[in-house]
Amino acid sequence: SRPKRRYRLPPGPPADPLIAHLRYIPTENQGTVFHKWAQTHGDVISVRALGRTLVVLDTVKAATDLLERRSGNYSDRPAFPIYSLLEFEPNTVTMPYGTQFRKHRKILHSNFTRDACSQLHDVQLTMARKLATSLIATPADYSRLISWFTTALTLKVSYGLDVSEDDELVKTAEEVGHVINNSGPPGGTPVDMFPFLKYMPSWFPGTHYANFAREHIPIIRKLYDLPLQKVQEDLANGIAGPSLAASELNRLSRTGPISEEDIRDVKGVTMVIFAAGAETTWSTMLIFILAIVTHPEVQKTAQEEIDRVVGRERLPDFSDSNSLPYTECVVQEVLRWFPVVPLGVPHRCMEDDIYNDMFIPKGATVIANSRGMSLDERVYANPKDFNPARYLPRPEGNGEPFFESAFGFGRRICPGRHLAYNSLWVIIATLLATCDISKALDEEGREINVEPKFLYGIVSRPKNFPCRIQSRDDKATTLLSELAE
Ligand code: HEM
Repeated sequence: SRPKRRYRLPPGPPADPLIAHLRYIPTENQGTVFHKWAQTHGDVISVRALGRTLVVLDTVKAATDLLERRSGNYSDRPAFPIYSLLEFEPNTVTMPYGTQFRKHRKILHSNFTRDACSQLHDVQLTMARKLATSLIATPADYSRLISWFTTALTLKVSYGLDVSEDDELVKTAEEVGHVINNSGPPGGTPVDMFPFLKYMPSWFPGTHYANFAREHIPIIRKLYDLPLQKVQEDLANGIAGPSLAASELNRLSRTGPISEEDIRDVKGVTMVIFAAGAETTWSTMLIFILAIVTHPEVQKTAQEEIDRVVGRERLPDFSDSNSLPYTECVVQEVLRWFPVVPLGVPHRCMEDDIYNDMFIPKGATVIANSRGMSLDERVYANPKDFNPARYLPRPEGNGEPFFESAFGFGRRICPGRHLAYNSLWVIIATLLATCDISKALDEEGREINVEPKFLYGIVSRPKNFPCRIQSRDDKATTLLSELAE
C-alpha cells in the first residue's frame, strides 16, 4: 500500500476545513512564528494551503537527517515564479537539481574552497581598511558604504573589476539588488517565494508584479551581459586581471571554441555571486553594527583582546584570525543572533518519504528554519541575548556550538560561506581595532535608544537605525592613514 495511507503528514496547527492553513500563515517574521508552532507540535511541522504542502524543519538534527543524509531526495528547489518573470535565469540558487546545477556547483566549489578563498585575503583586507576610513569620514553613510564593500568585492571576485563607489556598474548592481530582493513591490518576500502562502499572490499574472517584472528585465539582463563582455574584451586584448570569469573562459577555450551555453552558464555563475553574495553579507554587517550599538560591553571586550594580541602598532590581518577567539565568537554570534536568510532557501522533496513515522509527500516544499534553530533553547541558553562568550569553552563560556545553519544544508549549502565568513571576519576585526561604534546623540547630546526592527524578505535586514562611528583614537587614525598612502 502507498505510505500515504499508513503515515500522516507532520503535525501542525489546526487547519480550516476548506482553506487549510492559508489564513494563519504569517507574512512577516515567519521563522519565529513557525518556531512557536514547532514548540507546540514538534520539531518537524507541516502546513498546507492551496493544495501545497510546506514542511518546516525546526532543528539542526531534522535538517541534517533529511537535507544532508537524504540529500539525493531533498536537493531540488520549488519553482520561483517571480524570478522566472524577471528572466533571472540561469540562476544557481533557484535552479532545479540536475546536470546544469552540478555544472554550476562545480565551478563555484572549485573557486571558493577554503584554500581558494585565501587567495582573496589581500583584496578583502585592503577593502576592509578602506571601508573603515570611509566610515570614520562619513559615518551617516554607513549602510551605503558597507553595501559598496560587498558589491565591489563580488564584482572584483567575479570579473576582476576595481570599482569606485559611484561606478555605473555598482549602481546597476545595486538596482538589481533592490529588484530581486526586498524593495519596491511586494516581490522577493518569502510570501512570494512560496506563492501559495497568500490569497492574492503579488506575482499573479496581470497584476502589479508582472508589470514590475517586465520593466526590470533589461536591468537584470545588463548585469548578466555587461561585465562579462568586458572580461571577454580584456582577455582578447591580453589585459584581463585574475577573476572567476577569466579563469573559466580560459579553461573552456583550452578545449575548443566556447559554446553559447557555456557562456550563459559563466554569466549565470558570476551574476549569482553578486545576487546571492552581496546583500547577504551587507545585511550581516548591519546586524554587527546593530549588535555593537546595543551591546557596548562586547565592543570593549573584543577591543581588549585585539589590543592584547595584535597590539596597537599595526592593524589585525588574517594571520591573527586563530589568535582572536573572542573576535571569532563575535562573528559567529552575529550569524546566529539574527540569521539574515531566516528560512534558508526552500528545498523540494523529490519522492515520497517517511521520516520518524511522518509522511513527506513528493513535491513538498521543505524549509530549514534557520531562525527557529537559532532560538533553540536546548542548544543556546537565553537565545535572544547577543552573547559571543556563549561559544567559549567552559568555565569562561557555555561551550555552545557555532551556528552553521546560517548557510543552509546538504548539496545546496551556501558555496560562498568561506568567502562570506572571511569578509565578515576582516571587516569586524578591522572596525573593532580602529573604530568606536556607539549610539548616536540627539541635539542635546543624549544617546538615542535603538529598538531593533527588521525588514523581512528572502534576505532580511535591520531597518535603518542611527549610530555613531568614530575613530578610536589618534593611533587608529594614523595607522589607517599610513595604509592609505
Ligand atoms: C553572510 C553571508 C551569506 C549567507 C548568510 C548565506 C546564506 C545562504 C543560504 C542559507 C543558502 C541556501 C542554502 C540551502 O539551500 O540550504 C545559500 C545559498 C547560496 N549562496 Fe550564500 N550566503 C551568504 C553569502 C554568499 C556569498 C558571498 C556567495 C558568493 C559566492 C553566496 C552564494 C550562494 C549560492 C550560489 C547559493 C545557492 C546554492 C544552491 O542553490 O545550490 N552566498 N546561501
